[in-house]
Formats: sequence, C-alpha cells, structure tokens
Amino acid sequence: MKLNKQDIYKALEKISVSGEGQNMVESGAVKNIVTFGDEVVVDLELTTPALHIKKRAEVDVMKAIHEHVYAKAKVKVNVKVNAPSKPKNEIKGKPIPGIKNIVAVASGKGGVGKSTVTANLAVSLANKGFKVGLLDADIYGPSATIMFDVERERPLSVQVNGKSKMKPVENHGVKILSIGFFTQPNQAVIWRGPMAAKALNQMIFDADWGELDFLLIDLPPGTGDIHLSIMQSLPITGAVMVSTPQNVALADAKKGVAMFRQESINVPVIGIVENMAYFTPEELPDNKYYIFGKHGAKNLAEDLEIPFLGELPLVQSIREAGDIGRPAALQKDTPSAQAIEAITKQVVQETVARNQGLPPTEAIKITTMAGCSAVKK
Ligand SMILES: Nc1ncnc2c1ncn2[C@@H]1O[C@H](COP(=O)(O)OP(=O)(O)OP(=O)(O)O)[C@@H](O)[C@H]1O
Repeated sequence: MKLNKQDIYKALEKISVSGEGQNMVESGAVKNIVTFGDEVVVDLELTTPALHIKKRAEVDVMKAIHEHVYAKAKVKVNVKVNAPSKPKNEIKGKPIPGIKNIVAVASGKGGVGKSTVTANLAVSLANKGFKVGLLDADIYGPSATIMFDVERERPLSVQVNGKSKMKPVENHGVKILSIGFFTQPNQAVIWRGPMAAKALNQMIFDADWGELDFLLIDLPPGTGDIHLSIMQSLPITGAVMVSTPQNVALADAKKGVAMFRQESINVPVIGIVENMAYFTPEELPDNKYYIFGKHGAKNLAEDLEIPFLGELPLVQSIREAGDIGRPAALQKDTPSAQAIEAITKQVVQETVARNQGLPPTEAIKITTMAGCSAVKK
C-alpha cells in the first residue's frame, strides 16, 4: 500500500490542535508530511508546551490517518514546540532574587483541602531535595503553623545587608511564614484588605527567604482582594487549583481558573489536584467509596484543557497527620505518601514545561477593579 500525501493532508484538515479554532493544516501546525509505502511521518509545530495538548495532538493525528486514509498505516508524529516569546497581555516583571518558582495554591471553595495539599506538596518537594518555602496567606484561616507543628514559634529578626529581615521558621525542611505567627491562636482574624496586603507584602519582601526553588503560597479560598494583591506584588510562576470532585466545589474551582486566566491577570494554571477523590479505610485500601462523586476534578481539567495533577484520597491519617504537624508526605511508602509523591512529580513536570514555553510571569499591574469581574464568570 502506497500512501498519498494529499490524502493525509485531507485527513488532518478534519482535526485541530486542542484549543485552536482552525484545523491543523490551516493553522500551520502541520509543517511537513513524508510518506514511504505504508509509513507516514508528520511534523507538527505547536505553540503551547502543555504536555496534554501535545499528547492529544499525537493521538488525534494517528486516529485521523487510521480512520480516513489507511487503518494499518504506520504513523510517526514529531512534535516541536515553538511558543511565542511573549504572549500578549503579559508585561515583563522583575523576579525576586533567589526565588526560582512561585506557585500559588488556590481553591474556589473553602475546606476542600488546599492547605493540606500545600503542606504535603511542600514537604514532598523538600524530600526530593528542592529548597522550599511556604507562605501561608490564608488570612481567614491560617493553618500552616499547626500543620508544621510550629504554633509556638515566632520568626526571628536577622540583619541582611544592614537591613532587618524576618527569618522564616523552619520544619520538615520547609521555610514557613504564616499570618498565623502574628495572631493569637484564639483571636479571630479581622483584617481590613490593605492591612492584610501590607502584612503579606512584609512576609514576602522583608523576609530572609534565601535561595528557593519553590515558594508555595497558600491562598485564601475564593477569588478576592488578597489574590489580586498577591498577584500585583509577585510574579507568580503558576497556580495549582485544588478541588474535591463535588459539583459545588468544581463550580467554584472553575471561577478560580477563570480569574487566573483573565486577560489582565494571565497567570498560567499549572493544573488541578483532586482532593478527597474517594474515601478509603486504612485497613481496606482497595475499597474506594466515591462519596463526593467520581473524577469530577479530572473531568473539569479535561474540559478546561488544564493538566490533571493527580488525586489524593480521603484518608483518616491524612487528617491526623495534618493535625499533629507531621504532613502525610513524611510517611514511608504509605498509599497516601505515594499519592502525594505522584502529584509532586506532576507539579514539577508541569512547572518545567511552563518555564520552557513561556517567559517569566510579571507582577500584574492592576490599575482598575476590572480584575474583579472574574468572580462573575
Ligand atoms: N485527603 C484528605 N484526607 C483526610 N482529611 C483531609 C484531606 N484533605 C483535607 N483534609 C482535612 O479536611 C479539613 C480541611 O482541610 P484544609 O484545611 O486543608 O482545607 P482548606 O481548603 O485549606 O480550608 P480553608 O478553606 O480553611 O482554607 C482539615 O481538617 C484537613 O485535615
């Protein structure tokens, strides 16, 4: 069987690269096609480094050729990424010296396990040898001090180049600053927006973080003032969304993603983590009960074309580990620790892909409250 190049072009005119309106040939993604007998090599050039879009394009090309040209064709797809050097609406900003990646962890709805995921991600990254900081910016319910068992500690003041700086408290290999260090445990946190923003700015810029590979920021739930103020002050590398598979949580996660994707904000979403994906009793790890629904966050990731970073089950010991200040990521080879490790690998992989494909994110310059319209989306 000798394959005809024109037939291949026609088949590829029926499909498009995920997220693009035009078909692959029209959009210029198909760079070259070579055929030898029943073999065909397709060269694709994509403008996004996202792994899931790359994989989907490969599979779609194979399917289109097998369906419309020859079912037994031997297809090879070469994918090259040529991301635009500067996407529109992104303004160049100054990175914070010494901090390589700033990852914001967000959730639409409260109580879905954002702080638990952030704490475990931080410990797991530190276990892998990365230098990690955690900024707990959840002004309504700071919990990093409990999750890292540093409730009684306070950041010390140190001199750096003649300036007084706050030294983050360290435990489990993670440098921590939390709004919780500056409030009494039994005190309700009533911050006015500008006060909270000022306190957070001090924890970011007047702190001696040193060299960090990752600074994770545990954001408050929702899409409010604190998010805007953090994104204004800091060049966020990307955002990780945490959601349970439940519809009410997914609806809010969607709003959160819409906020990051808003033109004036434009923070890349690294992916979605599904927390409390299913309940599993410790003694019966093979029994899975989908009490909040099945694969909700995974499906949302697919719909929004955002990488799915993995799932964390609802396990009593994850809650207990958080409460005693020893995140489950510190456990050796338990199913929970393995699930966290798998999520961590995905976060690292997607962060690397993001950094290869896009220029550094800038601190966003929001000059009007137009950014707030994201909450209406
Ligand atoms: N996978 C899990 N298994 C068991 N318990 C969990 C899991 N994830 C979170 N929890 C528990 O659920 C509760 C809420 O979690 P967490 O505080 O991390 O949520 P959050 O989204 O950060 O909440 P907030 O809205 O206060 O910021 C905590 O008691 C925590 O220990």
